[in-house]
Amino acid sequence: MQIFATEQIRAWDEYTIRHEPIASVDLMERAATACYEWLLQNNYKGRAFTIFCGKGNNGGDGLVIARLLTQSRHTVTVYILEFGHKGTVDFQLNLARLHDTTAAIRFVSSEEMLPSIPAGDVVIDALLGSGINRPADGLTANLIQHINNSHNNVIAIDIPSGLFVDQSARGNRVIKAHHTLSFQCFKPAFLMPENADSIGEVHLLNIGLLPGFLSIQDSPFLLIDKAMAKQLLQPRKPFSHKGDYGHAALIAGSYGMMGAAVLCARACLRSGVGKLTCHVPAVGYNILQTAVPEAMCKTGPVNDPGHAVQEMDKYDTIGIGPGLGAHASNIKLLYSIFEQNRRPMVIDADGLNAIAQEKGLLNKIPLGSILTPHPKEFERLFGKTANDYDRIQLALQTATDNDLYIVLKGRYTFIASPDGKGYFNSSGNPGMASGGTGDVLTGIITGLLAQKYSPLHAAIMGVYLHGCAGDLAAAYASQPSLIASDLVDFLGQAYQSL
Ligand SMILES: NC(=O)C1=CN([C@@H]2O[C@H](COP(=O)(O)OP(=O)(O)OC[C@H]3O[C@@H](n4cnc5c(N)ncnc54)[C@H](O)[C@@H]3O)[C@@H](O)[C@H]2O)[C@H](O)CC1
Ligand SMILES: [K+]
Repeated sequence: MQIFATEQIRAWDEYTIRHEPIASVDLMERAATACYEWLLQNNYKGRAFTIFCGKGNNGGDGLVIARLLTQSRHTVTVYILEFGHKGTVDFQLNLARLHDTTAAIRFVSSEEMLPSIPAGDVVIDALLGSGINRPADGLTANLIQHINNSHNNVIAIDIPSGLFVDQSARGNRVIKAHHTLSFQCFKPAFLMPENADSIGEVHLLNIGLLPGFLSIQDSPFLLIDKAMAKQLLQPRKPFSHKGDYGHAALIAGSYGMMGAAVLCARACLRSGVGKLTCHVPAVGYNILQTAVPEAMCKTGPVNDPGHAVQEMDKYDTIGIGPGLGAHASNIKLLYSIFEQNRRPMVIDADGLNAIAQEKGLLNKIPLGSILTPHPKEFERLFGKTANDYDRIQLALQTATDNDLYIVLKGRYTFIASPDGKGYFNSSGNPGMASGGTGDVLTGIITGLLAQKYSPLHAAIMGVYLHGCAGDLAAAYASQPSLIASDLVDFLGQAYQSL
């Protein structure tokens, strides 16, 4: 599914108005009715509402919600923020319609008029929507602060007021919503960690924008969902043997961190790889052979803490990093591997930290390889950015310049592809924020690469299956109790769900 910027959202709106056809005020009615129905279906029936409206179409949505609530016998007070103009056509039309109901309508035109909000009221924020074109300031900013200070339950319509759809609003005054009811598709703002405190829980409501628009629109960002993963799935062939599913190598583990190697290896096997050889230090031999009997194991001499890495060109792909530990020898290790094997590989954790220390390694990485940093590792590798949007742009630029795929891990893991496209993963949950889950991801992606998924498809499929396994595990037990091993255990069901 595409993720649209402001202009594209507006264009989709207009496309629907023209081709359905539907009057824009009727589309507003449909959008607001979807919000109204959401409120009724989510335990807000019978509550009292304070609704704040701007004079754009976001405010228009607020007025329609106010009318529908009033007509169904809810107590509604509407505050309209005065901008010194009459408002959009659809706003004015709906203001006239609201005057025919019993809703209380007040105007806020100065600081003194900021209302006290009754404690039990549900606040609807319809001040500014996707039409915002500058930071909220003056009275608007003060009203936003006033609402944030109220401790009421706040529900934002389309987007919390003050937030930009597709650029950073860091440092700006923004509504802190508990729920955001948005229309049809994800907006980039909802996917950025810096907006977590503003957006609350996002609910996408279908307002019937015509799907025909999607086929004529290209978008720099796509959402990875079940439909996309399903399309990429490579079925097993009836007469196949293990040789058809690739031979992967994992270079992982160190004293005290053999668990990372075990998790990574188990995940790699569950991803469907034909054969797996784990290169671990001698100290990890018994651990690996006992915990993962399906994998072969190579070590250096006893008492050598390093990894034996000869003949690495015989593998279809290599995953390196989980549990490697921060050793100075990692730099030499990476040079050696990059020299021996020029096929796309997966680099994670201390593999990435070694590259951050020795920048000369960056242009030695085999083209098409996949780097899986979390935000801190990304920062060590490529530097700090002012906000999440800049970080995404930096990831895309770096991916393009170096012909690499960057999998920036987070709630909505972002894949930067060297062709300039970006992919946000939709699966997963906060239960996965615990030790070892990254090792599992490295194992899955390495396994998929070995099975001849292209690097882009391995990354997309890998992050989706990983998140999906997390969702299934959390549904089975709970988010807090989720541990990395659960992801491996639920990987089979994640495949099954496609
Ligand atoms: N398909 C849909 O997504 C639908 C969306 N709808 C709603 O319409 C708004 C967008 O409406 P628009 O009139 O374009 O913009 P806003 O309501 O966000 O109003 C902005 C308004 O105010 C001015 N302005 C911009 N920035 C500021 C600022 N910082 N301070 C003060 N004023 C500002 C600007 O000039 C505009 O005039 C969308 O979010 C949905 O809620 C429809 O209901 C139909 C379907
Ligand atoms: K809003």
